[in-house]
Amino acid sequence: MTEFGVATPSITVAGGRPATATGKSLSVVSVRKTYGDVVAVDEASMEIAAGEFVTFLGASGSGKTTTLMMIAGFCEPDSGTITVGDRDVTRLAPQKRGLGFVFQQYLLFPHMTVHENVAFPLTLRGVPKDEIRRRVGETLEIAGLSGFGGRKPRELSGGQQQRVALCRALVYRPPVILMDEPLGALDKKLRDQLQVEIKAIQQELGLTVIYVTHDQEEALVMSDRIAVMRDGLIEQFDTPRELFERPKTPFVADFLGAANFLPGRVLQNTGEHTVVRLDQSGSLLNARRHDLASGTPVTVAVQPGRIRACAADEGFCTGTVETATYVGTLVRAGVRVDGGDASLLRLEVPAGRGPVTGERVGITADPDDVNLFPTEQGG
Ligand SMILES: Nc1ncnc2c1ncn2[C@@H]1O[C@H](COP(=O)(O)OP(=O)(O)OP(=O)(O)O)[C@@H](O)[C@H]1O
Repeated sequence: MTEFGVATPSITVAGGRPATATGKSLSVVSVRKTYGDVVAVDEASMEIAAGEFVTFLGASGSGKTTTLMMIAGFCEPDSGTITVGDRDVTRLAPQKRGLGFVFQQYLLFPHMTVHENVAFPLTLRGVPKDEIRRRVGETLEIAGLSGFGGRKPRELSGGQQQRVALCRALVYRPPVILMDEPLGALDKKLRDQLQVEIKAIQQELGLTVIYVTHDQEEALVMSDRIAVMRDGLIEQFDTPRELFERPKTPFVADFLGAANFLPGRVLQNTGEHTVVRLDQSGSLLNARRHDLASGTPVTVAVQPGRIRACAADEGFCTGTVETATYVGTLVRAGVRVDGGDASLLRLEVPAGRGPVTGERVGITADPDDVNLFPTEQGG
């Protein structure tokens, strides 16, 4: 385990950002867990670099917590292996793995002070008193809690209590910190603030963090990479940008960006674009170049923030603005497309330039923002 103040090697995490790592790498290989007939996690595999912030994102019941609990050691996989650094921990008891945890419930000892709570893991490990005082002081300072050491948990706000829980996980510099919905009990403003703080601490210390959430925005803001989980499977494991701009399945496009979907068929590939004829309007749409043959039935996917209203005779289809809702900096509009089954397209446009209800508009998108999925994928 790396100790405070010890120089550590420089590494490059996914995304190319150099960091000084105190965290270790983690490898999950073909891990499976069933409960009777329910396959909670199905052959999950991932390689996580030292110093990387990885989030498990998915709807309720998709297998996020079960995967985290198998890494923690609280739940034994039916098969597969889990390695921390170069140590196989698959069958080790949780306390022998030495990992750090932060849960939604802060689980602080109410009768102990903040200092005693944070010191607890070091006390358990028999660290000398002076060393404990020094490390607890340093850790509280990192989390902006200097001066709070003498308080009891009940004398702190929810956000401060969660920071104490984070300090307790940080204080013995575990090779990996596991966080299960740690901000779930806090209001939005505090959650936003703590997201930034946790990310800053993680980067500064080069921690390896595995974070569970069902909040897409939280995952996009905090993560180097996100594993999108669905029915026990990892649907895609990628950077936030790749997931948002290059989703590999309609599920990921919808889960991360609430994408608009339109059915169509590939007409041809030009140098830069794949041209699609839309089923509904019969009009043509340019998508970025995909490796799909002419005639392939496809689902066209575009995020609401990546399509624009234009003059009614321009764009790849026309329609009537059915709703236009002002939401601060944005207007969310619903446009009922002409013809066929008259799909409703959702647009997000900067407030002040938004279309108004009843207006006839064309719809356009930059080809690079248009993703195509062969229809057999379930789109
Ligand atoms: N101890 C258990 N016994 C039986 N089934 C379980 C058990 N734990 C989890 N499951 C099932 O395994 C599946 C995955 O559950 P898991 O808790 O990992 O999902 P999750 O994505 O973390 O959901 P949530 O966001 O609601 O916590 C679900 O169908 C769940 O009902």
